[in-house]
Amino acid sequence: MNKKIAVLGSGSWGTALAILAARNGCRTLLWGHNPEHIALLAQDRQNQRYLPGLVFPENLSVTSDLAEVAAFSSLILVSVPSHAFKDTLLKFKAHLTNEIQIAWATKGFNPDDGCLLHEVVADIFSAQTPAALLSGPSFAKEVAADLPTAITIASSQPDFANHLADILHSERFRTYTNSDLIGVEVGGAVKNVMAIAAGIADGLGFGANTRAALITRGLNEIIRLGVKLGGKQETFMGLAGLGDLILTCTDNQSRNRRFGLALGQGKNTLAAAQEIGQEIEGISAAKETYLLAKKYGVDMPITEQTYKVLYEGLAPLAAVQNLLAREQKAES
Ligand SMILES: NC(=O)C1=CN([C@@H]2O[C@H](COP(=O)(O)OP(=O)(O)OC[C@H]3O[C@@H](n4cnc5c(N)ncnc54)[C@H](OP(=O)(O)O)[C@@H]3O)[C@@H](O)[C@H]2O)C=CC1
Ligand SMILES: O=C(CO)COP(=O)(O)O
Repeated sequence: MNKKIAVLGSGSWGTALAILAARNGCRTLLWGHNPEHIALLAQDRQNQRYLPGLVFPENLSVTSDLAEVAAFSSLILVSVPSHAFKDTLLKFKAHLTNEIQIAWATKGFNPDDGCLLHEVVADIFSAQTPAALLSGPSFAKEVAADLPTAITIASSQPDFANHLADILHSERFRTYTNSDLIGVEVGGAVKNVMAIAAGIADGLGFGANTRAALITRGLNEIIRLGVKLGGKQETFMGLAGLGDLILTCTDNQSRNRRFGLALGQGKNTLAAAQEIGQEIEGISAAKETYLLAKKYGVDMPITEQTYKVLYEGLAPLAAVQNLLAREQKAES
């Protein structure tokens, strides 16, 4: 395979995806914004901070220079956190001289305006730029450890989705294509809010019944918002919807779930976030989802109570009680 890909973002997910592409035989360049950290990666041939113990394949190199990225490949895969997504693309664009194909694995909304990330890409580049999103149940550590994983590649351009699948797909990393960008983006962003809520319930000592109820009612909320924004209902029953929701609401590898657990056990938001020490996308997604739900008149009670815990100082136990005190209604 004589293919090249540049991965932007040298945290746990970007590093795991770069290792995956390189293992599949693709020449891979991993970019990170911090030159000191990138110098350590180059020296150690592994990412001690985010994925310790996983030695980089020989065809994986690293850089902190976006000009080098632009010269290296016309295909980039962005996996910086959502708060850095727009800024990173704007900085990258300044170095571009040729056509570009953009994929991203970031899960979240653009923080300034709650836009979906494909809208950010279309604004910065053009609506014709090949664009695809990677999402689904995929903890970085497990992907890097080559444990079987299945994810969705969403794009309105089937040729580009297939090209990306060709680079990333392997027996241990199955890729499924999907044309519903909106549904896949909403599923990946809002499941993080539900994972915080599930963590809170478990941290408070509620049981498996509560967790299952939260996942099911949470899925309902995600579908209501996603369909309103233009996503397809069936997408939410797939890997990037239900699949990722189950993963992050039930397994303690999820940073969002662990953050919720710490809140439920009595830590404040700052202490809980410090304890995790990595990106917790659900914190900003709770705010953006809450505002979108208000804007579009979508009923999202779990999101609303999670937002109130994170931004209005509502006690976690009171949030659960508020959910339980809602009036009886038909299941929908
Ligand atoms: N980890 C996972 O299992 C998965 C993560 N994702 C998604 O991938 C995205 C990235 O998460 P993940 O890699 O896990 O996060 P991590 O916390 O592991 O790493 C975050 C990375 O982003 C870097 N960063 C922070 N601020 C900026 C900035 N302003 N510009 C550029 N880079 C910056 C950090 O650098 P520094 O070290 O200098 O702070 C670090 O390299 C998120 O949207 C997440 O939801 C999706 C699927 C799986
Ligand atoms: O999105 C993820 C796995 O699919 C990672 O979830 P966390 O960000 O909660 O760790």
